[in-house]
Amino acid sequence: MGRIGVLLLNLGGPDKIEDVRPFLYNLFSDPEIIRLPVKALQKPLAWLISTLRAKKSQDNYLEIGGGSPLREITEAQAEALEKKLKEMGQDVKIYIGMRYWHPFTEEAIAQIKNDGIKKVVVLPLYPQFSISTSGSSFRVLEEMWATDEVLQEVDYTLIPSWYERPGYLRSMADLIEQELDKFPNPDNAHVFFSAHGVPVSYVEEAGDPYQKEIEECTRLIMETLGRSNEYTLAYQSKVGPVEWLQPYTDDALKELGDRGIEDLAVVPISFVSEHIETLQEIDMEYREVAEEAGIKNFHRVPALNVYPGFIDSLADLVVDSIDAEPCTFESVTHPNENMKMYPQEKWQWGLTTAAEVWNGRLAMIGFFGLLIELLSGSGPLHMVGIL
Ligand SMILES: C=CC1=C(C)c2cc3[nH]c(cc4nc(cc5[nH]c(cc1n2)c(C)c5CCC(=O)O)C(CCC(=O)O)=C4C)c(C)c3C=C
Ligand SMILES: [Fe+2]
Ligand SMILES: [Fe+2]
Repeated sequence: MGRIGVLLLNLGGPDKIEDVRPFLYNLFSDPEIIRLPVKALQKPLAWLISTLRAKKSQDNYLEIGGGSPLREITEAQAEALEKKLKEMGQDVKIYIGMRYWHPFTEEAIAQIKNDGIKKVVVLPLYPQFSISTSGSSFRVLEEMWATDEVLQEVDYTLIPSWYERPGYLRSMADLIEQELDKFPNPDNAHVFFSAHGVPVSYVEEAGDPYQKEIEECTRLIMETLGRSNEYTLAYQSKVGPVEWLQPYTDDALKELGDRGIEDLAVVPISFVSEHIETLQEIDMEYREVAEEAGIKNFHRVPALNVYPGFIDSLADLVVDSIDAEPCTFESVTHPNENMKMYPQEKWQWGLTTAAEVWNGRLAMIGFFGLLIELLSGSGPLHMVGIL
């Protein structure tokens, strides 16, 4: 076997403030992020939402220094992982493939082909699987493998999720423990897991295992922690008009404040790096909500970043995957009848008429929405919560 490639998948984030709008456009162009029944509408709607959301999003990025730290942290993780795997006697090269910003997944794959890699371990940096995150990146890769003869010569294996790995759980428990021990009375502090939300329809209609994996993950972390602290799980970062997984983080914080909880250790759970939703949303917005609710000591547990125990656990995971039976696209993106990864699949029949009707309706809604929004500065998109 030749040299092995490890492809780290991540979301990507704008490096600088000018990148925010095109980054948002890429994000909203993804059918796994906005699930529309008709493909032709995806790009116009992505353009509309990214243009209208850019200002608010830019303001948030300005509060954390004008860009996302995600690229830098992911590169540091890649370097640490490569070093660890080399120490373990593995001849591997690590690649980074971001879904919505540089270095794009397409760039990583071009490099993998260039380097003549014969086997790739695909490792998403999301501990839990969601259609909207790892699923979306797997779909991009699946399309590349299906259409590229050179890639078809490259063996691959996917790691769908890894939230139950003991080394990951131990690392999370270590960081929580360190934060708890900063409270005068550590046993009294409440552990508050804040997961990134997804729309309820992903779980209930599309069969996304995300909620189940998040719940199981928090339970396992608490078990590993082995302390008697009470804990809560809530979901943050809701975007748009539809219902997302509940309880929402801000509501849960208010409820804990009402119950007289004063010491809170907040744990970001869906992501292993610091990013805008830890540094801005939790550290600034939710901190304010919590303090207004009467929570006096709001401590945020840091993201894993390059925590040594975490890097070691990723290295073990890669080695185990090299040895195991390969896991293919088919088994992850179409595991059973109930999971609907690609929203447009079920619309392929009779597409022309349906597409025409939807095109017409949504174009009208979009056009008038934009007009009202531009004229009044506050229109339907504000009302439904997208902006
Ligand atoms: C596991 C983590 C994540 C899930 C699940 C997820 C789903 C999801 N996200 C949006 C919309 C947006 N996400 C944005 C940024 C963003 N999202 C995640 C992670 C998950 N998203 C991260 C780590 C980041 C930040 C990257 C960075 O710059 O550091 C944004 C842009 C920021 C903003 O304007 O708020 C949007 C929009 C949806 C709709 C969704 C599920 C369907
Ligand atoms: Fe997101
Ligand atoms: Fe957000």
